[in-house]
Amino acid sequence: MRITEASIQPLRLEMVHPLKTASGTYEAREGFVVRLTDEEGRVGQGEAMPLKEFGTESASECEQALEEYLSNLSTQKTTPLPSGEGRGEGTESTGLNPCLPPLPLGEGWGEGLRATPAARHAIEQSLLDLQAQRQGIPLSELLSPKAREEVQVNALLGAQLPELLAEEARRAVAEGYTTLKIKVAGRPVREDEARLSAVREAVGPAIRLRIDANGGWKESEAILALEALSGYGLELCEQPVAAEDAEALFRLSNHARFPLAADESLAFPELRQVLLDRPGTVGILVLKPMVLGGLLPTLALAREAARRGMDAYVTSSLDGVIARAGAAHLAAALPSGRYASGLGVGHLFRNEPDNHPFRPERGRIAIPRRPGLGVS
Ligand SMILES: O=C(O)CCC(=O)c1ccccc1C(=O)O
Ligand SMILES: [Mg+2]
Repeated sequence: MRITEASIQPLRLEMVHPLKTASGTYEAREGFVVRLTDEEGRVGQGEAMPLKEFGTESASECEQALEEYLSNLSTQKTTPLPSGEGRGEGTESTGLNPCLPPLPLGEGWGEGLRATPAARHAIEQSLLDLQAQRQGIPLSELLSPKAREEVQVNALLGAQLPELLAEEARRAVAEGYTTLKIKVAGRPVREDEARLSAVREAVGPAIRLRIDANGGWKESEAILALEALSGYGLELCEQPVAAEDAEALFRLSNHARFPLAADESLAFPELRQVLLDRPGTVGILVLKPMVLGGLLPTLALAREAARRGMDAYVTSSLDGVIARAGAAHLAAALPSGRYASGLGVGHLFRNEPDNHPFRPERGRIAIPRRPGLGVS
């Protein structure tokens, strides 16, 4: 594959309402769209939407890394595969669909972009989009021959007050969502209890409710909160305590009466290994491809987790359509589809394009059967 043209376009996503989490309030997101054109005129797209508080580079560091990488593209050894290559080498190292010709992303690709995961995500995604188009298959199938054709998606509820939150939950369920996610912590536990109680009351027992504390509890608070909230039939809690405190996460898992999931902790490579080495404690990983440096490293982590008996699901990091599209293809290719993906965030953005194929319908995204990413 030869790249004949490359562009970087800034992308700013304004939130309709500021989204409050225990780790901060989001009002707008700033990132970039990368477009690569191959010698036959196909265009591959990738998005970088850095989230510094989750361990990625800043927007300016990201832009610099993208510019540097793309300006060197003609001399890189990253995309030189001529079309019509034989099968075999190259696929094993990336763990991709073994029936396919090797990717232009051989072993060691992207090492130079390790410190800038969002930039790495964008470039890798645009190359994967091109490669899947060249092979005439959806990106999900490039990632796994066993990819599912649709993914379940959770609704992310943003309201603070119990009555408003219950109303939002009712609306999401009426739209067809069966998994709802609620941000907790950063307020007295009894307030979160009132919020969850109102939601459970509103939606009934069959809807899955997951909570996300974004590391906002101290261990002692988390013990009390998880106990107080255990009567509401919760599916799981993301990141109850600070990202760095893997030991507290282990101790809490032994206490908690419902599963805990690690999210922010996965931004630390050494903690990823610690969590993988002690499966059965935190049984679920929340995978953000933007934070983990791309779709391929994220898939590799999910496969490693599955080998150790852990489950995993994909979420966006409040990304634009292109990154969410990539994440949806990835979610379809994960070893397990048991947990809904966190990709239902489009309605939170003011400038969300309408009518793109990755808008969830009745709580699910049907992966487009078109070659590549499927975003025009
Ligand atoms: O999971 C979702 O529904 C949306 C993703 C989400 O909640 C999120 C978005 C940006 C930053 C952090 C998080 C998070 O899961 O903690
Ligand atoms: Mg989370």
